[in-house]
Parts: sequence; structure tokens; C-alpha cells
Amino acid sequence: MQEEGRRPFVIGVAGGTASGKTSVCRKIMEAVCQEGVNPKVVMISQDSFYRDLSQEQRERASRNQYNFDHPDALDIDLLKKTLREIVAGRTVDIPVYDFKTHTRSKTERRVIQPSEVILVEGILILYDPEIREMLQMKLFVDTDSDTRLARRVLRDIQERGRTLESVLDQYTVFVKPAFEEFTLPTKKYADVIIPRGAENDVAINLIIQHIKDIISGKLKLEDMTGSRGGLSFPARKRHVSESSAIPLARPH
Ligand SMILES: Nc1ncnc2c1ncn2[C@@H]1O[C@H](COP(=O)(O)OP(=O)(O)O)[C@@H](O)[C@H]1O
Ligand SMILES: O=c1ccn([C@@H]2O[C@H](COP(=O)(O)O)[C@@H](O)[C@H]2O)c(=O)[nH]1
Repeated sequence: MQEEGRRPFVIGVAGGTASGKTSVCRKIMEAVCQEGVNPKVVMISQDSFYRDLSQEQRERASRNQYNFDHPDALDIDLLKKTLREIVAGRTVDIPVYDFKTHTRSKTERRVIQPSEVILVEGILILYDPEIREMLQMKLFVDTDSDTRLARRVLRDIQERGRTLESVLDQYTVFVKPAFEEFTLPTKKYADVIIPRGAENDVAINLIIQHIKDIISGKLKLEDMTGSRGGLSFPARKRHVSESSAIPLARPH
């Protein structure tokens, strides 16, 4: 159960498509859940907040004429509302999105119980200023674009019902330009940049240790209480300037 008066520690994980956002979140979740205090940790994907497409939009999507990488493709208001509820410690239910049909399930919703640590990942999770304000730790997964494309091709063919031609076409027309216009510029908001994603154990272990210190109370509450109340990343106080976030590179 969430402790009275303690707000969840909300971590935003951004990065390009197939950069390893989900994989990084899973590694963090596994490690943090091994902690003796056994905190409740939950992961939410921005993908759950894709708009439910009309028949006409679905037809365009099937012809690769719909831009899923533009901020307008997401119901950002619903995402914000949901995050506010979560921050307030309330149970919420979120849509279940189907990448094959580009629709939300009519019958299923995912229930998110109050938790001590919330990981929220997505290509545009650092895009909206109000969402950024709700995040106490901001991460950017920085994986080489060729690697990302190679992974996306495999994943979208295996899991999202796409053909090679359609993945490459969508990537060239929408995914890459939108990454450069909307996602890449949000890297400057990150507190920590993780080169190479989930394989970067040095970076991920440092992040995990920081989260564990917060959960265990090793980092003092007074150091962490920011203007938004509740637990906030202590780096707020010694916050590096937006352009000087620390890229955690492989040691040589
Ligand atoms: N370090 C890695 N090495 C090999 N494959 C990876 C690695 N990280 C992620 N993948 C694979 O790449 C694809 C996208 O990874 P994922 O973590 O889902 O990225 P994102 O959430 O950023 O889209 C998945 O199929 C995943 O298994
Ligand atoms: O119906 C849809 C919805 C989204 N996409 C693509 O998904 C990625 C974002 O997901 P990641 O897991 O971060 O890769 C985005 O680039 C959209 O293009 C889609 O293809 N179809």
C-alpha cells in the first residue's frame, strides 16, 4: 500500500522508436522489485493513449498515410488526466491499444493500482510541459538509429502485423522525420541520457541505485520535497541545466 502522504515516484522514459525504452523499464522494475521493502512498481506506456481511429483513418493507416509519430496522434489530455490521478494515489484504468487494428479494445481496460514507483515510457513522454512537470526523473534512451530501424523492422513484422515494405515506408515518411522534429529535441529535458539502451548496465545500475535510495528513505525527504510536493528527484535541487544532462557513456 502507498504510504499516507507519500506520492509515487514518477519516472519518464523517452527515446526513439525501438530504442529500448520498454526493455530499460523492465530492467529497472525487476531490480527495484528485489528491494527488501518490496515497493509496488508499475509501468505504463504512452502507446495506450493512441487515439481510437475512425474507419476512414484506419483505412489511411493501412495505406501508411497516417502519422502515428505526430503528437496529435496521441490523446495527450487523457494521458495528463491519468497521470494526475496516479500522482494523487488513485486507482485508474487505461485503454488497451491494438497496434494491428489501430483501435482501443471495446471490452478491455488495464487497471493501474496505486504504486510507489511509476515508470511511464513513450516516444513523446518528455514532449508536453505539463507531463514533464509530473515527472521526478526523466530519462532518454539514446540508441543509434540504424539499430533502432533494424529492431523495429523485426518487431513490427513479428508482433504488429506489418510487412517489410510497409515498415520501411512508414519509417521514411513519418517515423524518422517526426523523431527529428518532436522526439530528439526533448533529449535536452532528460536528467540522464542512456546511450545504447538496455545493454548499458552501468547507466541502468546507477539509476536503479538512485531509485532504491529514494524508496528506502536513504535520501532524505526534505532533500526531495520539491515545489510540486511529495517525493521528487533530489536532482531538482542540484538540477543540471537543461543542456547539460549527464550522458552515461561506456567507460573506456
Ligand atoms: N539491447 C538489445 N539487444 C537486442 N534487442 C533489443 C535490445 N533492446 C531492445 N531490443 C529489442 O528491440 C525491440 C524494441 O525494444 P523495446 O524495448 O520494446 O523498445 P521501445 O520500447 O523503445 O520501442 C524489441 O523487440 C526488443 O526485444
Ligand atoms: O497504430 C499504431 C500506433 C503506433 N505505431 C508506431 O509505434 C511507435 C511507438 O511505439 P514504440 O514502442 O515506442 O516503438 C511509433 O513510432 C508509431 O509509428 C504504429 O505503427 N501503429
